[in-house]
Amino acid sequence: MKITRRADGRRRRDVRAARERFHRRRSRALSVVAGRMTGMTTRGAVIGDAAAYAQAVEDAVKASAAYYAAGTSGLDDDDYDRLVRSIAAWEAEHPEQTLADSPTGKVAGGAVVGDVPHTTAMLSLDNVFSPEEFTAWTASLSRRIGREVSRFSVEPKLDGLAIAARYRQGRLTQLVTRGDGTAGEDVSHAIGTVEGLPAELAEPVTVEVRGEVLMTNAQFEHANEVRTAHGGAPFANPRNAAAGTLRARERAYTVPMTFFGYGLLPLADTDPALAERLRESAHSDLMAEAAGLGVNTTAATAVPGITAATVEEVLARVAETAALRSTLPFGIDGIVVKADLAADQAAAGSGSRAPRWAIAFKLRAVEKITRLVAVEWNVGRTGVIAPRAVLEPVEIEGSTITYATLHNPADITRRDLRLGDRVMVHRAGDVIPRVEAPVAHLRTGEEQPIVFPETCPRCGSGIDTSEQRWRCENGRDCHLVASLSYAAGRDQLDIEGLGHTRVVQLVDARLVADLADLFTLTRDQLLGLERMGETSTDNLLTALATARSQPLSRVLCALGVRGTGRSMSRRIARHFATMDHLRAADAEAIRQVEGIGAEKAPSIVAELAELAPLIDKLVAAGVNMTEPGATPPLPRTAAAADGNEGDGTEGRENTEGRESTGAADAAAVPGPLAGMTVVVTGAMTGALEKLSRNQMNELIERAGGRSSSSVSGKTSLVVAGEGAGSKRAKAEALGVRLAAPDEFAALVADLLAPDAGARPSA
Ligand SMILES: NC(=O)c1ccc[n+]([C@@H]2O[C@H](COP(=O)([O-])OP(=O)(O)OC[C@H]3O[C@@H](n4cnc5c(N)ncnc54)[C@H](O)[C@@H]3O)[C@@H](O)[C@H]2O)c1
Ligand SMILES: [Zn+2]
Repeated sequence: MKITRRADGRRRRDVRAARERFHRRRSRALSVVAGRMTGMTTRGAVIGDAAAYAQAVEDAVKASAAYYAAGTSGLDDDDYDRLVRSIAAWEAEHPEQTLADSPTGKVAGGAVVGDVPHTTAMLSLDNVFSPEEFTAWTASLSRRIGREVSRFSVEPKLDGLAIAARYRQGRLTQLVTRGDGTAGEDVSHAIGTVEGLPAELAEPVTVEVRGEVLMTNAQFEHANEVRTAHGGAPFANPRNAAAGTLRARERAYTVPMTFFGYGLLPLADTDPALAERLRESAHSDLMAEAAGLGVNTTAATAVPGITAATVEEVLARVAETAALRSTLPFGIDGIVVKADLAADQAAAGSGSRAPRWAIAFKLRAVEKITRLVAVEWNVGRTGVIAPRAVLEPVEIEGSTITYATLHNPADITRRDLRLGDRVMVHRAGDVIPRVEAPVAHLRTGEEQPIVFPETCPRCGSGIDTSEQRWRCENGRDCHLVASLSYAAGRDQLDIEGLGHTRVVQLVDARLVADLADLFTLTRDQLLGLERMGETSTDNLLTALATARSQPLSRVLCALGVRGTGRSMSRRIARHFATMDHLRAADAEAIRQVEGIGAEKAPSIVAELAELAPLIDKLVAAGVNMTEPGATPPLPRTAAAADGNEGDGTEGRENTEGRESTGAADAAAVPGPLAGMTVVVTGAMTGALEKLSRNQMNELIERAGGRSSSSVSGKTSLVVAGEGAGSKRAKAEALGVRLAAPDEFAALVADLLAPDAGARPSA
């Protein structure tokens, strides 16, 4: 019945599998903590029996203790709040079974103690989550005090931890945490590290200033930098960082924090007249007085405390504050609304956990704990190689988050992130979600290091790591290098001597800016390059000349039209026979090609339109744009009259069963393999020895057959070379005809003549 999700100890290479596991785990957890965020309302949850209740209490106390101590709970606030609501719901139904250590009704859930007594109880706040709940709260407050509340004060709810700062004769003498509300812990060692809490007030008064200690975003970044530089684990978020830092006694370093005051009250030895004035002052007046004494308050922020006369005004301010939240340099998790007048506060009184005259209007959580599943490295337009976290999906502020920014490799190192880590993810407003830090104590030992790329993931060149943001050494040309290298590859234009290094050289020398530029390279230009002698230059020029007459299918493939790989490029080329016919085709015409569905067709049309200038340039450079042996399709009406099932999709989408190819295709390639589906497996020998699998497939198609990679009942022939395994076995089992490489070579001998592939055979 544990709420804590445990790592299942497996490496998560497969994002989808991880997500599925997550959903299973998630639903298990929610069977106990069934509360759900709907709009801004956290509903209660259902605990089934006394054992589940006891477990829930134990989990909550444990989480609370971790949260307030080191600031490292395994639960995020949403999960914790749901848990406590489920506990409260059970207790309402079974008051006689309420356990003594239940967190309900207690400051800090009863998980914190202290030995420095507070003069006035230092309480928590009750919550509302919606305008309706807020309106209901004001109504009950009015009923309680017997009159309407004439003035509210409205302030941001700062997301740090409460502290009492005691000043005697104007000097800061003691800092005390909230503790259990009646007594706190002395943290005076932190005096001097908290900005906004002056060592001396403007007047020599004896007072207690209460407020929130937090880290601004900048302070948090700084603290984590310093901390990791000292070998410590980074804090998960600013709140944790403030909590951990405030309580740490002996550290080799100090990191600054910030204080915002929201209370001013007398101490036991305060001058009686001042004490009485403070007790009788409105909250808003006390805040002005605190600011006058030199204490930092929200007055100096973009969301200063204000007073409001009506519920509507309060709600307007709540909305305003919520809208500004993501732009603030510090975290807030809600808006605190207080009855401003001392008389109203006194009449309302306080409960054991919270005052009745104040309420926290909670905003939706912007931080959730989830799992880091993988890290992707994406090369941007400028060649910057940026890591991106792939997360188990998590809902924050109503959006499902699956990716988050990781900034740069140094940042990953600094945060000591590992694959499989539970991480705190932050997303406020429209800001790109970011991974804060791993929740280190939730580690199982199964986490894996994040592997940094050694070469550019797009083009394979070196990486410039001299700056925090890594960059492909090719910078903006990265994309060009990758696409040219691909185009020159064996299965595309097969340009011998134009390897990756050579491409980089050409791009660096600004000799080529696109694929077509390759074909206009001159001998002098090439000779001018380093390590390019006469022989290599001539060889490259020859290879380029040969490449010019590659079949259309390979040109198409070299262009890298999205959604069309090698075999699809061949099918398209075979179907349209010429680039002109292909370019004249609309989506409907392209759908006639086997394997191209309704989705792909328009995108191919669009891609071709985009590539038009490059294609024109290639044509101008003399690059072949026809497919040897293929004839263009008949006009569509004629094909239909032929009784061709041109509109049926079944045969087309299924690469195995081509019962109804276009009439043009069938007529175009009579060949020795006409109508046959051929699978090649094992190592080719003899005349076929030098052919790659792709070239074998091309050969099959030139011979009128269709190539396939898997054996089925529809396979007509399996060419089985040395080392053929399961495919041969399957062919034998299905009674499919088998041929050795030599037999097959004899079958297609006419097409094996040197250069047969590069020249139209008709
Ligand atoms: N993740 C966990 O495991 C875990 C465990 C325990 C508690 N929590 C979280 O802590 C919260 C409860 O903590 P809490 O008891 O400190 O209460 P709280 O943070 O919800 O509200 C009370 C506190 O608000 C702060 N505050 C900020 N601005 C204020 C202002 N203008 N006026 C008055 N007070 C202001 C004060 O510190 C005050 O003590 C819940 O949101 C809960 O989710 C989380
Ligand atoms: Zn690159």
